[in-house]
Amino acid sequence: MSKFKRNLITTALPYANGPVHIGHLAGVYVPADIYVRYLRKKGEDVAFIGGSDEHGVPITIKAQKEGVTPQDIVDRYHKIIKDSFEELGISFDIYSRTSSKTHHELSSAFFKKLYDEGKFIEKTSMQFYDEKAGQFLADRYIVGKCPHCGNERAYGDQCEACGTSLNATDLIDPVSAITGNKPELKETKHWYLPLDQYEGWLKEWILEEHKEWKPNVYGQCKSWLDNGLQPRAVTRDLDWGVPVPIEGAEGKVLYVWFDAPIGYISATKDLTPEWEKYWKDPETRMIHFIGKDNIVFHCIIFPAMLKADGSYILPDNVPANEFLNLEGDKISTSRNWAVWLHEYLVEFPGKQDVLRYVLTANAPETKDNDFTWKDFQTRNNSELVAIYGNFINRTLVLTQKYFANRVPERGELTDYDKEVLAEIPQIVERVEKSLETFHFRDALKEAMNLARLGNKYLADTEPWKVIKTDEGRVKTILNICLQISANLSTLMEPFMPFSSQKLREFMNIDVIDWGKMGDGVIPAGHELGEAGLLFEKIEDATIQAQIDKLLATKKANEMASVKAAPAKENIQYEDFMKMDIRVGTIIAAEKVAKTKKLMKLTVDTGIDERTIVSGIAEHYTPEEVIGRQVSVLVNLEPKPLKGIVSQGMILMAENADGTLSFVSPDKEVKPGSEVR
Ligand SMILES: Nc1ncnc2c1ncn2[C@@H]1O[C@H](COP(=O)(O)OP(=O)(O)OP(=O)(O)O)[C@@H](O)[C@H]1O
Ligand SMILES: [Zn+2]
Repeated sequence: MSKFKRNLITTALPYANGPVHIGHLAGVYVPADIYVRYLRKKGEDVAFIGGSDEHGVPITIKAQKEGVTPQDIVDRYHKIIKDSFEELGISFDIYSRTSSKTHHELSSAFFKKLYDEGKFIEKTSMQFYDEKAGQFLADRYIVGKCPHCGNERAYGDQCEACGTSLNATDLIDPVSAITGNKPELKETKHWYLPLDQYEGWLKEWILEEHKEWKPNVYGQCKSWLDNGLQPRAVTRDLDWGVPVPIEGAEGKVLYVWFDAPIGYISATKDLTPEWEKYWKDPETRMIHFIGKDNIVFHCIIFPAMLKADGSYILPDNVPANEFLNLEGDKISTSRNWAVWLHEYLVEFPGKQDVLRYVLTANAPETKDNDFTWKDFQTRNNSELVAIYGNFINRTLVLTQKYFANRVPERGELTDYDKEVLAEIPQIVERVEKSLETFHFRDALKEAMNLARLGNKYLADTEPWKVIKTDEGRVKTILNICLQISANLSTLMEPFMPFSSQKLREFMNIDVIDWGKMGDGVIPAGHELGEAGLLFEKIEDATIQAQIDKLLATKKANEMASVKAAPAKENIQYEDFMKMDIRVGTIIAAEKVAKTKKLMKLTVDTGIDERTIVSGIAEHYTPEEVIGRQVSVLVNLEPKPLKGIVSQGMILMAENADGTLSFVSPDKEVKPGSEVR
């Protein structure tokens, strides 16, 4: 870090077609915030940049579906995302948006400069056009079958099932996502960044000069570079985005992945008039925090754009994370399979740090990881509450009880005391080392070791017993515990800023400088504040409610994905008329003994009173059905079922989830009325 004067920390711009979920947080925003808070504590100059990515096809599609404008969509989600980040303590210096005036001007000028300098190639090609909609079908406007995995709903730019990036013309049987029509190919002109020309330079810069990048990032770059780079179109035929600022490009906008990373620059420009210092001075260290699907854009395409311009610095590191899954399934905005940050903040008020803790302790740093609510509960109850919270609580309560809430004077130190105190700077050092190499899980684990150390020290020294015989010794013990507690308030701050603030209030202390951590941070005689609980136990019922919510989503998704069974072959009217269907009234009902599904019904069919055995016992109780009018096939050949002869069949509608419901007349009719 030493050769740099300042830090420019960017986070992937969340796409403004939905709120932020725990995957985004674990992959990008929580680690970035930890890193930034740490740098600030070390006294570094930092600009922490965020903002919403507000262009691109998914936003226009969503707007069309809802019958609103794309601007309405991005306004809605920009606000939800910005507010929820703030409440979680993601401490951006600016949270901007790519629909801003600054961004339109800057990204437009960026393109124009490269265009004027001849850095693009111009190409006409055949692209899909929807005659009925009167527009070209860029990216997600076109869907079809993936040539790699057979997924029927692959998009024109990517198959989400197998992750392959595609060209629209690769799709099998493509259709327009707007009208469902079969599109035609039509000629259109676009500008391409000739990535192939940057290949040699990129190989040198990444594969030789940045061997220290995380293996997952380095590996993905290497595979892209080894496969050879192709010119990449940086414009699209769309009307939502930054217009292409040259003649003959009417109706075209910049490709969303061309303008989005420039959003980091325009956000910095909105933050400070000295933005060029952050972007153009080689003494700035730039770090991009992103998830794995953004690696190619931040390690290859954006650097090539910056290089083409020539006046910008390049990232020093891109510590991309792998993906977080939820209860065994890929998190998905469109399938609503997510824990949404804005909902969490309402459902778990005051528990921001619990989420920050769990997402860091379980971060997908080297491989995809799974978030489960059970793990969330366990980490809260047996780590935050039982270790950190418990240590703080015992220390503060005992000090209040024995020493009138004042830090007691220390006596002579035992070897054990000295060892424990000597551990503090060592733990701090290990935390620093992990943070500086983007190992946030290890850093948090190490920070928790300080709380573990305190807990163990208390358990070993047992001040609650010693107090009966040696008050002087207890003074020393609690003095040491209070030193550890005060250190924890600083060491934990990058990870869990809210509880650190709370702890400082409990102890009535100011922020302790990062560099001052160690023994002697809190003087004897200092009066503590009013103690409370740092963390609270989370009950089973709370967790079950969250699990139930996910189960409901799963069920809704299953229902939505079920297609109606295909139509049967045609029959003649006479075939239909052979069936004698009547309205009957159920007059008695009981479950058939030793079966789960069967119910024995007595039905008044208008013709007679008869017994019918029906497989409805899992869907209705006998009490519920008595008195109901139902449709009965009365001329079905009688058949014994579990020793009872069933004389006919009750018609049931079977829902996609397998539940059954009666087909009943919508007003009462006389039993025996014919159904046809
Ligand atoms: N499940 C996840 N785990 C880790 N990182 C993620 C996850 N989902 C998204 N990210 C990262 O969060 C950042 C912002 O994501 P973006 O808004 O582009 O959403 P996305 O990838 O389209 O997600 P979704 O499809 O769930 O909306 C990106 O860098 C992305 O890689
Ligand atoms: Zn596929």
